[in-house]
Amino acid sequence: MREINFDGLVGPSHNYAGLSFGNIASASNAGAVSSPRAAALQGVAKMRHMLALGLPQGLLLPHDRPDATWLRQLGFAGDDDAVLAAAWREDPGLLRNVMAASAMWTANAGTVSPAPDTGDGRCHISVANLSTMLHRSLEAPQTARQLRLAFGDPCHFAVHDALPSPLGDEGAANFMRMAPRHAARGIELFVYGVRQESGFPSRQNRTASAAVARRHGLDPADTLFVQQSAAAIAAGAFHNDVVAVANETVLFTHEQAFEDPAAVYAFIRSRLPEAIILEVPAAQVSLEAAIRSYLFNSQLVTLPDGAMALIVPGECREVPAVWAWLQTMLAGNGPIRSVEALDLRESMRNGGGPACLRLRVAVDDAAYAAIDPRFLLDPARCDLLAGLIERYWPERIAPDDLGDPAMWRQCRAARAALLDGLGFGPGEL
Ligand SMILES: NCCC[C@H](NC(=O)CCC(=O)O)C(=O)O
Repeated sequence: MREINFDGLVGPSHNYAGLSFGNIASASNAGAVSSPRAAALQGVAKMRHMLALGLPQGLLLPHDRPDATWLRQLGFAGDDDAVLAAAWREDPGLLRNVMAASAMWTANAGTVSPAPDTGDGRCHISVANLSTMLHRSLEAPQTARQLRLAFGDPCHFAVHDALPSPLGDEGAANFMRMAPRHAARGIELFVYGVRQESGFPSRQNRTASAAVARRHGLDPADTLFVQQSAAAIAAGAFHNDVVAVANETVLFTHEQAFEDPAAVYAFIRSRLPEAIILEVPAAQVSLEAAIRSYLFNSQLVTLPDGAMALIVPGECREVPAVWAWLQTMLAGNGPIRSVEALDLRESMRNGGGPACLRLRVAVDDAAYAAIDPRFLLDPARCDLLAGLIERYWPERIAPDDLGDPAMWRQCRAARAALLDGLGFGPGEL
């Protein structure tokens, strides 16, 4: 078994529109000028880095932006440019929503239960409806098409449609799997939020989490539904993966991630006695520092030699308490033997760190061979990607550019060139 990280490529329309209430980075960078080309190249550099660490790497593709088709449901008529121009004139916020490149954060594409855990022994993927935020709610149909193309072999994969929209589901960002190793049967933790009277929205609905577990045929004895702490949501942890991450036997979490941590740890230890729970005390790293640095929105991976590495955003260097804690952790004799800091500043300024940018899919060799290879990367394909980005991605997008027909055309042309360059025929995605 190997765990593949499917990173979402930053799309040509990447911009800072301040669309995610409750996501502090999104709000604080609203209206800034974005650098789509640099952002996408930062993402390719991350994928190259993971390949260089000996880890398999996959890719999910930017969605069709601007999404004029979605606007037509709102009564806008005419050809794409007419629809978009009318929306920009009548309600520019709508255009900002249909220009969002938020599909890059593929931790929200869906929830993946690897084959050892599921009732029928196949890898089950439930597409997330992302219904809480309008701009994200656009994503499910195109995400479903991509996942059904990539994981189309019904002998190894089952891809489930998104749940009905009132049941908010944000996918793998609110999910953690622990097991002796990827290939062994594991336990699956689904983290949900309870609506807060005041303050930020809780984006994961418990009923949705339970529905995903039911559809995947998980054993209830190996499944736990965990309430995210109100304090974490209030501090701006709009997904669990901002305050916790798990890999095989290790849970790396902030002390205040869960409403009832003792119950979570007791469940984990009862089902996985060899579990190692690395809890970071608030006294050493406050929730605010954790969210400013995205310490826990890291990739916690098992390298080919069996040691674990923590892939953190460069921002962790800029928060002294966080960087100090990481040095202390490395000096100890824990399971995490190395920390790698990557520059993902463009994505981070919209609240997406290393973990947001990837969907984890653990597969055995037969299932791996069944994946559509166009969604898998090697260094040569990274070179191809980088060449297309440098040639077609906009250098910068300022707020007013979102209403510019030339920008709409450039975004469409860039995505068309990408799909063609990667071997996708017209209409496949
Ligand atoms: N897993 C990380 C997701 C970050 C994402 N940010 C955004 O959509 C910001 C988009 C903007 O504000 O332009 C979100 O909040 O869902």
